[in-house]
Amino acid sequence: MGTVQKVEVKVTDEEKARQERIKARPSLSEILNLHDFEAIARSVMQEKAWAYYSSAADDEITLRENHAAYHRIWFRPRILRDVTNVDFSTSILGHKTSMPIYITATALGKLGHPDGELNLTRSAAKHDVIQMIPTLASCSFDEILDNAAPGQVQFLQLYVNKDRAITKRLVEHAEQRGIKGLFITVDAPQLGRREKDMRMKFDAEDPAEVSKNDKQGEVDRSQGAARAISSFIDPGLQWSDLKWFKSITKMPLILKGVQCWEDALEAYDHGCAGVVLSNHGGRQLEFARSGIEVLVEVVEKLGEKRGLHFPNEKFQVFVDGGVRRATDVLKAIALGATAVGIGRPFLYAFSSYGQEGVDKALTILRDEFEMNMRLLGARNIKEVVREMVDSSNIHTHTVAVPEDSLFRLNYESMQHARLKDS
Ligand SMILES: Cc1cc2c(cc1C)[n+](S(=O)(=O)[O-])c1c(=O)[nH]c(=O)nc-1n2C[C@H](O)[C@H](O)[C@H](O)COP(=O)(O)O
Repeated sequence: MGTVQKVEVKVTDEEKARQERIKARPSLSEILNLHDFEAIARSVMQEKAWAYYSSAADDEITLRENHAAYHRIWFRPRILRDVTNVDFSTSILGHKTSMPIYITATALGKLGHPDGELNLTRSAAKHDVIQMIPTLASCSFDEILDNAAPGQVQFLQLYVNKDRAITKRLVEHAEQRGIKGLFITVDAPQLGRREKDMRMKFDAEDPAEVSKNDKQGEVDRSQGAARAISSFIDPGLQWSDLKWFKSITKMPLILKGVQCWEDALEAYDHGCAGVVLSNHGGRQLEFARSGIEVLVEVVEKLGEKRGLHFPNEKFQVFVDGGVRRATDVLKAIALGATAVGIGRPFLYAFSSYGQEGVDKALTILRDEFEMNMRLLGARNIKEVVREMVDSSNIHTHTVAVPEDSLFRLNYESMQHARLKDS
C-alpha cells in the first residue's frame, strides 16, 4: 500500500535550544495578525527550518509579488445594507467550510514543531476548515488520518512519482481512507532553487526515509531540504496522464500550480474539477505571476471561450500565495475564486505556538472576515461580487503603494556568497 512520503526529522539538540527561545515569546493574546506569527517564528525556529519555510526561488521576486499583487486591488464597498449578521461560510468541492480558505499543502511539518502536520489536522477539525495533506509530510499519511476527527474533510496534494505504481498505491489508499479531493501539483517538475534553503545542509536522519516504499536513489543533502527530498518527482507528467488518473480514482481531480488561462482552459476541457492558480508560494519559477493576477485573466477568458461564470460549482478555481489578511481572501472571492489556500502563516503559527498558534491564526482570520464583510457591505459570500473590487491595476507591476512594513520587517533579505572567515 502506498504511503505519503514520511520524512523523519530527528529532534536535535537545536530543538531543545528552540524550546528555550520559545519561553521568551509573547503571549498569544499579543498576537494580532498573521504577520506577527512570522516575526516570532523567525526568532524561535531552528535556522534550517526557517530557511526551508521562508525561502523561495532565485531572487524571491515572485515571493514578494504574491503579496504585493493584493495591494494593487482596491475595494468598492457598499453601504446601508443591514450587516448585523454576516455569514462567511461556504463550500469547497461540495464540502462545508466555516471560511473560504483551506490549509494548503506544505512539506516537512516537523521541521517547525515535533507534532508536525498534526497541529494542522487538529486545528482544522476544531475550526471546521479543510486541510490539504502534502505528499512530503513529516507525519505519515495514516498518522494524519488517524488523528483526524470523525467526518473531517481532507484533501491530498500529490507529487507524481516517476514510479507510477507507488503513486497508484498512494492514490487508491487515500481514496479508501476517505480523502475528498486529489490536488495534483503540476508546477514542480523539478523543485525550484531556494537559495536560503540550499545554504543549509539538510541533515534529517535519512531523507531516504521519505517513504518506506519509495526507493529514493541517491539523496543529495548538500543543497538543503528541497533537493534532498524531491528526486522522485516525475518531470514527464503530461496532459494524457489525466486519463490514467481518472482510471484509478473517482476523487475529483484539481491541478495545483496552473499559471495562465490557457492551461486553466485545458484543465476544464480535460474534465478536471478545478485548478489552483498558484506559483507554489514563489518557490518554483521566478517571475511567475501571482495567483490573484492569473485569476483575473482566467475568469475573463473562460467566460469568453466556454461561457463559464465564476465562482463556478462545476469547475472551481482557487488561488494561493502571499495571502496574509481576510481582505486578501475577499478580493479573490470577489474576482471569482471559490476559496483561497494559505500556507506559511500556519507553518509559522505552529512553529511558534503549536496547535494553539494555528487555532489563534484561524480565530484572527474569522474576526477579520466578520469585520471586513460588514465594512464591505456583504452579508454572505455570495454577496462578495466583482463590482466590489477595482482590479484595473492588477497587470501593472510597478505601482507605488503605502509600504507594507510588517511584511517588509519580516522579510529577510538574501545573503550572497561570502569569504570563509568573514
Ligand atoms: C511554504 C511552503 C510551500 C510549499 C511547500 C513547502 C513550504 C515550506 N511544499 S514544497 O516543500 O514542496 O515546496 C509544497 C509541497 O510539498 N507541495 C505543494 O504542492 N506545494 C508546496 N508548497 C506551496 C504551497 O502549497 C502553497 O502554494 C504556498 O505555500 C502558498 O503561498 P503562501 O505560503 O504565501 O501562503
